[in-house]
Amino acid sequence: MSCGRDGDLGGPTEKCGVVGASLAGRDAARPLYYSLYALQHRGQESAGIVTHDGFQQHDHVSMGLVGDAFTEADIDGLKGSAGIGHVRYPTAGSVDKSCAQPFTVSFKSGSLALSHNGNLVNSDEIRDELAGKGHAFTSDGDTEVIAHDLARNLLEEDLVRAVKRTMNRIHGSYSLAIMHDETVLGVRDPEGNRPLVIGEVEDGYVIASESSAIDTIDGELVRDVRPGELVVLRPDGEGYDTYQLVERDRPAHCFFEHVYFARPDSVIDDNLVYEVRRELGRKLWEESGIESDVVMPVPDSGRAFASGYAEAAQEDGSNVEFAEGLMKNRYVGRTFIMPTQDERERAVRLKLNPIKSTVEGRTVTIIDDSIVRGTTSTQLVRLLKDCGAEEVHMRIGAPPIIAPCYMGINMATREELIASDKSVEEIREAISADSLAYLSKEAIADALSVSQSDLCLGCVTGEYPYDIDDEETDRDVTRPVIDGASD
Ligand SMILES: O=P(O)(O)OC[C@H]1O[C@H](OP(=O)(O)OP(=O)(O)O)[C@H](O)[C@@H]1O
Ligand SMILES: NC(=O)CC[C@H](N)C(=O)O
Ligand SMILES: [Mg+2]
Repeated sequence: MSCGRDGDLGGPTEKCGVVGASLAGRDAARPLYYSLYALQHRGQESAGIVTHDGFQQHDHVSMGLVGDAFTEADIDGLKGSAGIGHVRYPTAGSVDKSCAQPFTVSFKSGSLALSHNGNLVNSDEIRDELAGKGHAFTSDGDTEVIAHDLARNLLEEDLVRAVKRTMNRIHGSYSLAIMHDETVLGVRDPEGNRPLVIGEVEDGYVIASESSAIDTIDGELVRDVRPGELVVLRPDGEGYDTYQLVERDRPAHCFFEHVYFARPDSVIDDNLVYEVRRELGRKLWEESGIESDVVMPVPDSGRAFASGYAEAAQEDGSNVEFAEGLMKNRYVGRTFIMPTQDERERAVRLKLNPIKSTVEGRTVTIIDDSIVRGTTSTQLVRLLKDCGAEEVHMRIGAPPIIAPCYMGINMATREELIASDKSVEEIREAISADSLAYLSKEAIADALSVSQSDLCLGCVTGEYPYDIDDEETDRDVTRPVIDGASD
């Protein structure tokens, strides 16, 4: 099901970003465009906006980065005060325009546009069932399946009941921005696996994957959309209505949003990501701090961890210096596509360069958020030693990643994950570090002030909150009944 991407740089790559807006008396396209810009880190494959002017839909969906996907004329052509948008990193379906979003469907009861962040684990079953009823699909992804299912339900039900029916059929992670005619909706999956927030702007309301997208358009964060909740933005920006459509005993928030994916300036489920990362850095010092001359982050996402780690070390009386000793080439993105391991290694070299004077003749601790394939850490340890570091210690702000993600994060396959079959000591040896330590699951739950059972820790435990063929599930999961859908 997962399309994977042969040869990405190696790190856990991004997930999609969704936005929606319902405004009074001005076109929604420009604020949507700026909010997509703010969510660019979540997906770089394609970008799109669909608006509605009260009479008809307008859309522009293109491959590439937000800044390249739209011209001024494209934005001006997107008329209407309601709209939704999307930036994609593929996790299911082809890596081409056929899967670029928002998806649009025209049907008897009106028009529908849909943006999705997440990954369904039962889309094939629903696709087959709908295809048997005559639905013609134009893509091989999971998102179009949601759009068709909802369009079908809208033929028989009102909007809220139709959404509920679809939520009872689809299984997996999904944060959705939907537009039915000119009504914009936000939906978060019952486990709250992917983030979604509501924001208020001067003349209306917005929904977005992350609050930083709301900040960018001078809006105020109202709150997170609750797991299993539907939010309906009233046309013309006059507030919103909410419906708790599906209840679960406990959520399964993705901890990796906080560790790596989300922007540090975003607030997710009431936690400012920057503060969570700093706290994780402090806990890393408490759990496995080591004396060294200098501590430095692996940019970008290691930064907040390293500042927390160094602060906790200094409070404990350590003389460790905090330095930004690794410079990152800002023009090399997170998803630098490289077909071979050799090229991936060169890509890391292209991306990161040490400042020799900060490491020469010194003992160095480098802090990163995660090790996936081990490409970055292997390269960095070698580079730092080549620059004259006496010792290189590595500290990681997450537990070892031992299993794939099925919920919308395009990590590597199990075989590629360096921790899938190696102990921490074996990994230390493989990356040639003088010492290596990871953070515990307990520390992650503590920093987020939740219990471990409220998190999706599938990639670090191999036990998933969803029923995935050939994988263990860590809870009772009732799979949706596909035939004869019911409320
Ligand atoms: O073990 P690996 O397979 O090398 O993957 C791990 C690295 O990938 C990620 O960084 P990435 O370069 O994707 O993004 P960042 O610059 O935002 O940290 C992550 O932060 C690690 O640095
Ligand atoms: N990264 C995502 O959230 C991907 C959404 C959807 N599964 C797709 O591949 O288009
Ligand atoms: Mg990194």
